[in-house]
Amino acid sequence: MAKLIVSDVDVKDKKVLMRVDFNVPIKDGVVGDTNRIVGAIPTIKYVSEHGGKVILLSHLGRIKSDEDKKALSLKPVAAKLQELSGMPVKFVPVNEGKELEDAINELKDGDILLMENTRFQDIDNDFGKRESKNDPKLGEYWASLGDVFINDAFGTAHRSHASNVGISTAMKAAGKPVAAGFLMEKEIKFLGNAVDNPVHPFVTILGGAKVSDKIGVIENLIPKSDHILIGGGMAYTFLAAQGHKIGKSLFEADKVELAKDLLQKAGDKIVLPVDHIVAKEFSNDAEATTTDGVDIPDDEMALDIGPKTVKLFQDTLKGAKTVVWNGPMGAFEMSKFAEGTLEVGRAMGNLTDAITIVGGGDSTAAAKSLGIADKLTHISTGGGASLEYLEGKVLPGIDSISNK
Ligand SMILES: Nc1ncnc2c1ncn2[C@@H]1O[C@H](COP(=O)(O)OP(=O)(O)O)[C@@H](O)[C@H]1O
Ligand SMILES: O=C(OP(=O)(O)O)[C@H](O)COP(=O)(O)O
Repeated sequence: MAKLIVSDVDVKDKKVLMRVDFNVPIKDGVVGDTNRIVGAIPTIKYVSEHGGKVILLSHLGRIKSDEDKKALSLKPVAAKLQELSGMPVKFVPVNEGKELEDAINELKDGDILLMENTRFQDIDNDFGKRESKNDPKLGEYWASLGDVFINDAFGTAHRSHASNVGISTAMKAAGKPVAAGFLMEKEIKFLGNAVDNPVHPFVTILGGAKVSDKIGVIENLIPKSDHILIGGGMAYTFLAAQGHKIGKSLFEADKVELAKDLLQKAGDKIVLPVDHIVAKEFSNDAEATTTDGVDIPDDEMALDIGPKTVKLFQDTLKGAKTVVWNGPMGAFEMSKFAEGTLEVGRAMGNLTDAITIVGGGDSTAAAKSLGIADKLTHISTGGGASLEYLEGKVLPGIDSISNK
């Protein structure tokens, strides 16, 4: 069912509450990766330029103590948003009460306000985690501050919290519009089409550390994908399930039966590594060698896919029309073991006439640090959210947006 979009709603002269995901890395007050801030700017600009008063809400990190509050203020994010958008952004250091309400009442059409971290509501009160446990009274309070609610926080869509689902519920009960922002719309379009309506050949590339993180994705995508390429640490449990020697490589003993079951269900759709870059230690200083074949000596661990596997994965990707990638092919943070991730990412970037999508914090970091990010069609702003979407789950943050 198509969701109501911000451009379907009249925002002129309205107080427009907008949930964004500004949960960005901050170190010593300096904002690191800005993908999520940049991603939210089109919706913020649209509402501002169409005469709405923009009232932004976001969480940042997880708040368990007053110390956390000091480290996790959204103030540096307000400054970064102002710098990146070129529009003035007023930061309000609270998210409840007179100071906030006065600041909202003083807004003129087109103004932008960011209130303090919504998860400051998770401590120092009788309810407990008011934000993260979705205290309905908090959602009602925030909803009372606006005329329209726009949810542009895809990265938070797998959470059912007061600042996304709580506000939506209260707004709808009050007969006020709840719509998706453009970032949310884009994420649903790319990930949704890939999962529900992929242009074939559809190739899924899965990697990263653990099988257990990706079981749901494999199960959901086996019937939809033409090929599932599995690399990274998760590959070795599958190879062990096939009876191969995997040495000291990452291995989840309790997932071997499941791996066998998935291999059987997938038939020849699952493509596993045929050679590896191995080392005796998990270290960039360790000597790295390439195995001849699929078996790994007892005293070695595989930390990247080998050159034959790179070629096999590249060949399988040829002609693909939809590619979804989640998880690196090796321990790419160490330069000696980054080649497989780089080459597979490069092959994806070189595909012409294909929709190429990356989800997951580490895969996104890999795509960026390897300089291939701008060759891909879509880099999701959600890690957990994109994974749950690929698993075919209903995400509460999306579900709570009104249908057209
Ligand atoms: N062969 C391997 N052995 C050990 N660790 C690996 C291996 N391949 C990948 N990794 C590690 O997996 C981590 C990423 O896994 P994961 O969090 O599942 O990815 P994502 O965030 O993209 O979903 C990286 O830190 C990487 O170093
Ligand atoms: O960064 C987020 O998740 P992600 O790292 O899985 O993408 C979201 O903002 C959700 O944050 P949370 O996992 O603290 O609820």
